[in-house]
Amino acid sequence: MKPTMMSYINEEPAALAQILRDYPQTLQPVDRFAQTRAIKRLLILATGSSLNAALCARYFFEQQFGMLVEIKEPYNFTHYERIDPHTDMVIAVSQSGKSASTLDAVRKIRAASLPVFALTSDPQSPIARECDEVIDINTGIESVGFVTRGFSATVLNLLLMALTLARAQGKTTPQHAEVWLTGLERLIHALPATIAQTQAFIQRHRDTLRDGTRFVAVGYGALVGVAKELETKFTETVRVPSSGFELEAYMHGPYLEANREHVMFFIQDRHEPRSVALCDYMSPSVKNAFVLTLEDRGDDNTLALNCPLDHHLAPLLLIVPVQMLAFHIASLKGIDLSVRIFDDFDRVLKSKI
Ligand SMILES: O=P(O)(O)OC[C@H]1O[C@](O)(CO)[C@@H](O)[C@@H]1O
Repeated sequence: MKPTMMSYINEEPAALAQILRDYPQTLQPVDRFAQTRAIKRLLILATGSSLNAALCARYFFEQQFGMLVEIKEPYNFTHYERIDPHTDMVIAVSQSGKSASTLDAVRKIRAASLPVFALTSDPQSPIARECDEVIDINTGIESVGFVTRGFSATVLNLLLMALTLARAQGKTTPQHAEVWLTGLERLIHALPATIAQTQAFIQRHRDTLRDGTRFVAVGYGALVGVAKELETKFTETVRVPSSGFELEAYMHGPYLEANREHVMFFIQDRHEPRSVALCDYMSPSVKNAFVLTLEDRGDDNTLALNCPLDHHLAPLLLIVPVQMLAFHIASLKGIDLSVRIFDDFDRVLKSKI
């Protein structure tokens, strides 16, 4: 049988466990690089899901280890922006290794003689071949274009890159690094239960989800990456207007479009008063306001995963309901994701090589 998004979601526990086991080898080039120079400023070039993955990992570099991270859309970077000469390291993230805009941005970086790493599922891809170093995401290529396993694997690799850079530069102790690794192991063990809980949640709310005509996700901090990935994934699969917002940004205009058709998702790792207040305020005005949280309880509209984690690790668990919702709502709406649409898009627009 052909794999589906759900096949890849089910593979996430094994895939992430393998990345965690292998990272001292796979990230050796990062370790070596950081032994030779100080890494204070990083630039991540990525688009679509790969950019959303970078949003999930960015604050781990910044808050935990004091490394500043800029994330840029490659097209604008290539055509309109200047390179910050203080950039110490560039990471081009592309799961396929074939996004044309990311490749052009890599060429601009190389022309400026800055070191650039590729983070990709395909070490033989065009982007990999043009970078100074290649980090294999270490999950293989997904045959379903609406990536799920690859998204989570990218986030985990970026978190482990931060840890590797920090360790190489004495910004963390081996004991402290061990605490993070233990947290990651715990998270990976929680994935099968998260999949089962999400399945039950979707079953419980299937009518509301099936009938939704507008989906809005709201996150904060690293969870903005999860909200943005909901936007990307729902747009690709559910194919009705879907958006992901940063919590405070939602309060500056976007709330004004809310109506009884809207299905909202509040993504929370803990009791975040601002997010709770917004959810309480919006609930009476929309079709449904759901909460996806790591906490252990909530009302019928809450998917409580009961797995407390540090904020920086939370996206890896909270992305699972988002990925499953995208797959199941598409199927509830009768969309056959195995049927390709806009089949000639990449050929005509040359967005992928
Ligand atoms: O990570 P990549 O392979 O550069 O892809 C970026 C984006 O392009 C797409 O493959 C669409 O072309 C998206 O699904 C994906 O998020």
